Amino acid sequence: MAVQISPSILSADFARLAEAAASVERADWLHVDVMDNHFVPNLTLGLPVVESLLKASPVPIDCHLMIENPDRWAPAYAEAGAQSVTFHVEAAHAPVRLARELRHQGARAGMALKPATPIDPYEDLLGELDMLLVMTVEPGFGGQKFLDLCLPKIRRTRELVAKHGLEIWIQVDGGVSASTIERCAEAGADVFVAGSAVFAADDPGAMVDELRRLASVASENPSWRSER
Ligand SMILES: O=C(CO)[C@@H](O)[C@H](O)COP(=O)(O)O
Repeated sequence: MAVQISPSILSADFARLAEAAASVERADWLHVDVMDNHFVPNLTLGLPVVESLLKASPVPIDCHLMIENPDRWAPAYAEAGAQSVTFHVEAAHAPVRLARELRHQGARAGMALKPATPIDPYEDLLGELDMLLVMTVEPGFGGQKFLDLCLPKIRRTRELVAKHGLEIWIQVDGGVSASTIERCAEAGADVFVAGSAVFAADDPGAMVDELRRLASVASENPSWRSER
């Protein structure tokens, strides 16, 4: 599992998004949080800003859609060129059809789970996905405390992915920092979203490097078990 870092622009200065993207050019992705003030109690940005970021960002865009009715809205992000588009299973009406549509448009298809949503009921969907996002805070705001209670779900997700012999990435998002990333990596996560830890750092690029180093070392001591 190669470790990947995806800084969340939710914690960046929204008047300087292009500069924020440039400051993390050694990251693997730029994580863009789209919130509609319905699925979550916060409003951020939408397709026009993502289209501009796609031109400005030195790294591919990882769109996390915290919106109602992603079946209706998510494909447009893929069509615009977002390289990864993640919808919430709690909001999707037809997740299989939606994942197929995202892939058809050329994007990686991601599915997100809120902290209280289990993974097991969705085992049959795994083959339709490129990434599972395990939220480690309630979606809506940056700067929240990491929820350790989500670690067993990361482990379980990794076990299910291994059981089916799939190549799905497991992303974690929320409260990920230099003091929590190792726990996530040991549990089986391989894509790490970090907002405040990166953009509140004096040197965001150096923090990306440090998070990658910590996660890479920790991922060599997995706490999940293969069922195969
Ligand atoms: O999706 C979300 C919040 O809903 C995240 O992307 C956060 O924005 C991450 O911020 P930190 O917890 O790392 O500050």
